[in-house]
Amino acid sequence: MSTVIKNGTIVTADLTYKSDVLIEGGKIVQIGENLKGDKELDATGCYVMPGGIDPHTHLEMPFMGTYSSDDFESGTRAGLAGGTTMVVDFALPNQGESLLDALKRWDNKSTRANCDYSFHMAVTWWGEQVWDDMDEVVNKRGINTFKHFLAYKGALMVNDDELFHSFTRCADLGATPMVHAENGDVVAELSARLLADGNNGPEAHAYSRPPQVEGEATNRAIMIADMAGAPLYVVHTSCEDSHEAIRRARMQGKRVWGEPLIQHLTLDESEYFNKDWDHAARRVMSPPFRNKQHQDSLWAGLSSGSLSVVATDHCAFTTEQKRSGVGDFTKIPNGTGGLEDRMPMLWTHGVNTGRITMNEFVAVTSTNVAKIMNCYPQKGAVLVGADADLVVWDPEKEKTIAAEGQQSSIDYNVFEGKHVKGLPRFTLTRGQVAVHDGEIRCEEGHGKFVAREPNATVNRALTQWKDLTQPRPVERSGIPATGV
Ligand SMILES: NC(=O)NCCC(=O)O
Ligand SMILES: [Zn+2]
Repeated sequence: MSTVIKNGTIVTADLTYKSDVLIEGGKIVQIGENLKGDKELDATGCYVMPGGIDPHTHLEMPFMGTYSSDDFESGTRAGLAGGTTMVVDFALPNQGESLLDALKRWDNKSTRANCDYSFHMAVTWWGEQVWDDMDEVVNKRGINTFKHFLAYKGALMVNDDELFHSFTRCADLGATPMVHAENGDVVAELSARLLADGNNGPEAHAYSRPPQVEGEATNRAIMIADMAGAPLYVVHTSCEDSHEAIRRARMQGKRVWGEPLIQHLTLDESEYFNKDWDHAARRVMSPPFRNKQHQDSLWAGLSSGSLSVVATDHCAFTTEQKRSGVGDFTKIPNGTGGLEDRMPMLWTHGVNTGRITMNEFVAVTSTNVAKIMNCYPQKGAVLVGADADLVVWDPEKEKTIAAEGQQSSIDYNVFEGKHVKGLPRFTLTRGQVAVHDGEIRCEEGHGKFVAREPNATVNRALTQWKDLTQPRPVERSGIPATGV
């Protein structure tokens, strides 16, 4: 059974041209004119683009004794509804737990996925077991990225010597470390002071995590990665302070990528000053939303290339779960949703305003992610032989975002009331039509794990350079006698 997408304009990270796309066995088998297939999808007036890849989701994630409410079924369904055809989620070991045991739990959760997925592994503690497991995770389990938290003191946070050891291990294995960069010690200190002064509402969450805590931690992680000889992927870059550190590192030739979230690009800190406690608490995430100057910096980073991808960090807690922090903002579970809205919001606020081009849109939502994660061109491409993960994007289709009728299982949407123009007409996951003109036809369990090889070209180049420039003893002709 073949499918042909007809009369559309293909938009990739570097090309825009009119052509049909023929799909068979879940793959793109031909790109050309006047193609025929058993089934036809009409893309007149639409752009045919690689499906979105969200590099950062936390589906059913344990956090402060509760679990984020979207699981792999509702989360991936939400993604597909918005044009995202792959998610990269995080396996999160408990303190002292082996990485492989944690992975088993994520393997079990993900059997219900509607679209393809991959995993990053989180390093939440350090020891010989973690060091050993990392080899198997990389070389046998198809995971080449490891996330480290510099925030969440007393829970997920790792300290600098653990960071250096883990980054060094990543470098040796050809893997890429990732970092949640906020100074957890300072956040803990500021939080305690704010609470002591009677600041216990959600706005204090933002006060406790000023841009400086992010700038400092980003710069520290970049320097530690450089000393360890590893590239670095900085998750949820939210402010100029962190962006500036990334920009500077990239200009110095360091292999560093920054990932703003759609939430930080389009929502600002005023959300936390809303008089409605629920409204503010639903938007509590780390780092918090920032002011317009920081948002402008992030948009500039996307158009100039100093920031590389746009993610969601989708980690959605219900209003009921958020209410466990009434009277103490530090107990509000951190995280917001965004999977369903990332692509339409970025198109509306990026492409429709001229802040980024259509090709840059494809790069930051899909192709760059696939390249950094080392699954390109299986994913992130409109090329013969690539997986037919595609979105047929209708730039004229409009809607107003509302929790009512959304695919995500939570009871609100942080983008409620925002009008978007640019939505999927069709979303295909490995050739299967999961969204057909607004109708959701996805299939639970269709999603497959995408294994990602280590030693991507950047890792190899960096290793080669580090080998060449590593400290060596100076060869000397004569060594003075010690006098003994
Ligand atoms: N970002 C956030 O607030 N929640 C998800 C966990 C994390 O990435 O920090
Ligand atoms: Zn994080």
